[in-house]
Amino acid sequence: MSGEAAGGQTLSEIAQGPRSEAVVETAEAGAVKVVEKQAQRRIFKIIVIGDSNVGKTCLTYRFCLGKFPDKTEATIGVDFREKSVQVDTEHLKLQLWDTAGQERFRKSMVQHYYRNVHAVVFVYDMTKMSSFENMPAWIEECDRHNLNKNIPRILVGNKCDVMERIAVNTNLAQKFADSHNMPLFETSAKDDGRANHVDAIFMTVAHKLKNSKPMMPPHLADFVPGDTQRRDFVNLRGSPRHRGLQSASRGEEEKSDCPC
Ligand SMILES: Nc1nc2c(ncn2[C@@H]2O[C@H](COP(=O)(O)OP(=O)(O)OP(=O)(O)O)[C@@H](O)[C@H]2O)c(=O)[nH]1
Repeated sequence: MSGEAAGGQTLSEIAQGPRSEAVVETAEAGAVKVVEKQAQRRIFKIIVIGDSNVGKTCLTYRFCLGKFPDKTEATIGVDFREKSVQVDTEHLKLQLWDTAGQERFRKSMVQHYYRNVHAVVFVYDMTKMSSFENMPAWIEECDRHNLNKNIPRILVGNKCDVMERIAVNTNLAQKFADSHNMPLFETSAKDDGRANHVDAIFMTVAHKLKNSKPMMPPHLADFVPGDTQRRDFVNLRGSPRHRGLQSASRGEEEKSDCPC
């Protein structure tokens, strides 16, 4: 989905890194000592990939903003959302990269998608067999970009609300998921009754990530936002690298969105 960013940002603004927090501590003598302490919230980059139109934007929007978007357009390059979650006693920051499914809108960004990735969510449309059949090609694309094989990977079948048009059988999807050592979720970004389910998908990822050690070093991370308290959504099209790119209407979709 494109075009509803909360203001375009430059890459340098986004890359400022985490804010410092002032922490007040009581010293032994009763004096108050102010300690400048860097916030140490771990940041995890999760990429969401799959064919165009499968609902990647709607799923990330649902998770980060708690609702189904009123209107969607094909993603150009990448849309970027984030949410802080608590797992046990730790607060983690999940950075969701909602990538473009259409090949022509991926070209310029593809190398950024796969840099410093901590988890991958593969999405297909349960009402469209071809989007499921393209899953091996998306996995191959990850392999081609040398994604660590040990990072959490999750398979999501979306649009299960359209019951009368389900084309991808659960058993088939489960076999595929098992053969790639991934958990399978079937869900709907649209159905309000399944909002908790969408949360559960990303919280499963968060739990898996909590037990992994990486903290994304701000100087290495692409596009780490400086102030995330007031920003759920950052659109990179406002950045210098993306100037000139316009949103696309769904009618302009290419026939093939497979990355192979
Ligand atoms: N019925 C139903 N429609 C959905 C669901 N999720 C998304 N859609 C619709 O599917 C279409 C595509 O959704 P997007 O989220 O923009 O798809 P995308 O995968 O991000 O597409 P690209 O940006 O082109 O890669 C839109 O018309 C959505 O309204 C769902 O769970 N159920």
